[in-house]
Amino acid sequence: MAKKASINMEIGNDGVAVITVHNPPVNALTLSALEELKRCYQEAIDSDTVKAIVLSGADGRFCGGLDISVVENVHKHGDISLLPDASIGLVVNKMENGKKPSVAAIQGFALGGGLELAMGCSARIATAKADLGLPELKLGVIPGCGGTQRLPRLVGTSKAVDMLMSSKTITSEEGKELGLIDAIVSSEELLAVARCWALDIVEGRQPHCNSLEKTDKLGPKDESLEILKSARQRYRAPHYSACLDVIEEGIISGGFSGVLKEDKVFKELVLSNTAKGLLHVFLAERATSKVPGVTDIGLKPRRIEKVAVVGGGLMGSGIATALIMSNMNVVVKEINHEYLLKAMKSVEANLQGLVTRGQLNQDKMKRTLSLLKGTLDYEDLKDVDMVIEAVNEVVSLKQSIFEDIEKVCSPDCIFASNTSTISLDVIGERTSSQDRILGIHLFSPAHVMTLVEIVRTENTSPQVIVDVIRFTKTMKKVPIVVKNCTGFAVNRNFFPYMQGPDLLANLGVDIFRVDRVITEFGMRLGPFQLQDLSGYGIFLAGVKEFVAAFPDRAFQSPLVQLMVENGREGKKNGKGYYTYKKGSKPEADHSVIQVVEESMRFTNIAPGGKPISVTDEEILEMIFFPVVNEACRVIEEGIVVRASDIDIASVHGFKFPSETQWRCHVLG
Ligand SMILES: C[C@@H](O)CC(=O)SCCNC(=O)CCNC(=O)[C@H](O)C(C)(C)COP(=O)(O)OP(=O)(O)OC[C@H]1O[C@@H](n2cnc3c(N)ncnc32)[C@H](O)[C@@H]1OP(=O)(O)O
Repeated sequence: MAKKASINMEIGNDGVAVITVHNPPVNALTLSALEELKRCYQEAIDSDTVKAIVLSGADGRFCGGLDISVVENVHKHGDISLLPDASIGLVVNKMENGKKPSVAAIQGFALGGGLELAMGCSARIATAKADLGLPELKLGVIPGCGGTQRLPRLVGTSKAVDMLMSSKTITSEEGKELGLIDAIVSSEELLAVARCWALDIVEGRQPHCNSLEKTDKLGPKDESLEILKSARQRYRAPHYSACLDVIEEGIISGGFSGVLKEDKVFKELVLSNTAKGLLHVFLAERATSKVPGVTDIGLKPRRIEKVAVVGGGLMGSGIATALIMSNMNVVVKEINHEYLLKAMKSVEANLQGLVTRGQLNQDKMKRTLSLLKGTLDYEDLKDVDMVIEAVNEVVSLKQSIFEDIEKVCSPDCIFASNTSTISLDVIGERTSSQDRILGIHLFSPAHVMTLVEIVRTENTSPQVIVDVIRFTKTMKKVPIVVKNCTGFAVNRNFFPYMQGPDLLANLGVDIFRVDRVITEFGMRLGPFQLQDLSGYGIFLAGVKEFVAAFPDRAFQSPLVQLMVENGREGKKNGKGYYTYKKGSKPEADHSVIQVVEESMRFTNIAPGGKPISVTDEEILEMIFFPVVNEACRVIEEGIVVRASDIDIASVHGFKFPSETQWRCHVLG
């Protein structure tokens, strides 16, 4: 039975009322919790013994924001009157304009409505490394408790817009520098310091900050409006524009006017399809690590702290990069010094890329690289907790590697393969370790892509699966547990997605129109440009594998092979369906029509050899309906635990637009 949210208030001898939000695991704000908060604040304000208030969260966390179940309920009933009146009724009327000051005591995280409550307080005391942020745009809405108004007034318009648009959190240390946090203390001191601070406000020793009325951080109005104008160029999705409009209202007409507009826009957005799609993805992402009969039988995950990666090529070095970035000790095993040196340099280059993009600093890069070792000797793998094999897709090579590691590694060591095509049963058949063998299929670049397919066999033990689920979350990846099959979940679903465009091209439909329709639908790249970028070799390998496994529903055309024979290799040699020149955007190369027409003559499926006439909607259906059909087969065969796992596979595996998930989820 889920624990009920509770709000507890204790009035100390010092006259400070400490109000604590308790709703494990993240102290999310339910409707009842918000009503109880309002009641407690009113009781504290009316009490003759209370001088000031401290707002805190239980169990080392402040608050993860509005409880997602509140939004789910609004979606279910289509009724925005089910949303709380927290922004005006609680934050403005009781916290900010109540007769007694309140101080937020923040630890762990203060997110969304949680941070908004904290900004409604007169001051904020935090422990080190607490996460602070307003991630509502990631859920298809905007902050609904004054965040769009108070954050700019506490940290400045530019930083506030950056935090809101990116949904990224900052630490309490950065918050202190920006003026969002007033003091950083140890967790032991937190409540005591917050109480003293609240009393100091009463006694006039600390300022009574009403952030809604602060203007010093906003800067000149025209500068703020210029910041918003520039943000509008970058962030065009409707809910992003709406958020910028609300911030602008406050800059032009004042904070309270902004709060009123924010309340109206928040309630309009909550029922949008985008909000429904993104909420579905949020919940589906967290469901993937729940595997009936595996994660619900009381098994405790064992720690995986030292990992060997056998094979330091593109995938192996990417995996090694992802692992050391997760503070794990890694040893890369190669077959000779040349390959090993190349692998180590690839890892360094991956990290340098993150430094160049401002995602890592040099000191952190140095510390991270210190976790990486290289070896040519299996003996150096004897104390690792897991081995991830990432060599070429050659069965005999993988089988001999598994034989070798079984001889050297500890009996509890987990044996994983990054294979995307070969059965794990086959890979491990020359060992007696089937219970600790599974697939860990990461997507390239492994240190960037978020999805991991955990491929279990009939023999993989639940303990090993529980261990690896925890391991992938340590890497801040999203795991989906799948069963062995050709292409597992992502590639098996992705392949029909590549079949449709090939079929349409051989039916004479303009390939650049196909790319336009698909990008307008929301995919980042059209399928033909995607082939150019990922390389025709990967596509041809996928075709071979899929045709072998599912001949009854595989369309084969010579188009890609003809592209290669015509000296076109995509971005690799600057000439594919598009031409690629350094520093310029890809340009459609209409001369490629000759190659397409040669393929059309060979397949001879266009009626009378003439291009067919299709609408844009029909192009979408011819490409996505086979994907939905394949997804239904994957579910029917039990390859995935639940339908929404495939939603996550498509969002994180081949960048299907999250906001349309709801439409597919409901219509799919
Ligand atoms: C008033 C307006 O401004 C609107 C809002 O406030 S909208 C909500 C804004 N808040 C968020 O978007 C925070 C979303 N949550 C997170 O970012 C993370 O969960 C976390 C950083 C708070 C904690 O991360 P982590 O420790 O990795 O834990 P999980 O993400 O796995 O979550 C653990 C379980 O908690 C559930 N959960 C998380 N957030 C919420 C929430 N806001 N409401 C209800 N439940 C939440 C999550 O679903 C997990 O549940 P499970 O059953 O254990 O899977």
